[in-house]
Amino acid sequence: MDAFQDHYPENVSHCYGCGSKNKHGHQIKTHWEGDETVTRFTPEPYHTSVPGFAYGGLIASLIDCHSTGTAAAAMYRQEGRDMDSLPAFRFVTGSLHVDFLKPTPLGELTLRGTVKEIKGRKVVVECTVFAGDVATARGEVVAVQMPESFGQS
Ligand SMILES: CCCCCCCCCC(=O)SCCNC(=O)CCNC(=O)[C@H](O)C(C)(C)COP(=O)(O)OP(=O)(O)OC[C@H]1O[C@@H](n2cnc3c(N)ncnc32)[C@H](O)[C@@H]1OP(=O)(O)O
Repeated sequence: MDAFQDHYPENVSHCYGCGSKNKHGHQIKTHWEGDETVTRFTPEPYHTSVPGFAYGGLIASLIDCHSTGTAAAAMYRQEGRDMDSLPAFRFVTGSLHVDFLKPTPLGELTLRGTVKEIKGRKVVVECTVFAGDVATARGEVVAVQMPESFGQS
């Protein structure tokens, strides 16, 4: 299935969380299921915190990139445009809040995102991490359209 991240151009495909060109990264793949966005990801044994459970920083980075991808997809969807069309919507993280609700076991995880708000250059995304039917973490991300000046001081 076509993922949001498959539409990122090469020059922004090096992100540790979602870049398809980053061989050391998570390379997450996110798609729509109705009005929700979904990412499935199975942590590796080296993503351990307490034996048998996933490291919180991993969970946070999955929520982060799931949500920035969701923000971009939501803006294209709002405008009725294909993700390859121009002008491009590229989002970075303004803020990332994560609540760890329960220990997250090492095993397949499903992230489900919903768009809470679209306002100007900002998209607020809520994302829940599930291990099976159990919600183990919940995040809220404020994603902001990347300014042209990004990376310049
Ligand atoms: C395909 C391309 C993407 C591929 C990469 C994916 C990225 C993966 C996720 C990441 O890890 S990104 C890396 C971590 N993030 C950064 O390095 C971002 C560093 N910060 C910035 O560059 C700027 O601070 C930022 C672009 C986030 C905001 O600066 P702006 O000058 O563009 O924001 P502006 O002041 O115009 O505010 C626009 C809206 O965003 C809101 N906003 C900005 N920063 C915020 C913040 N930190 N927290 C909450 N809201 C924030 C702000 O309140 C406002 O909302 P309202 O319109 O409702 O007033």
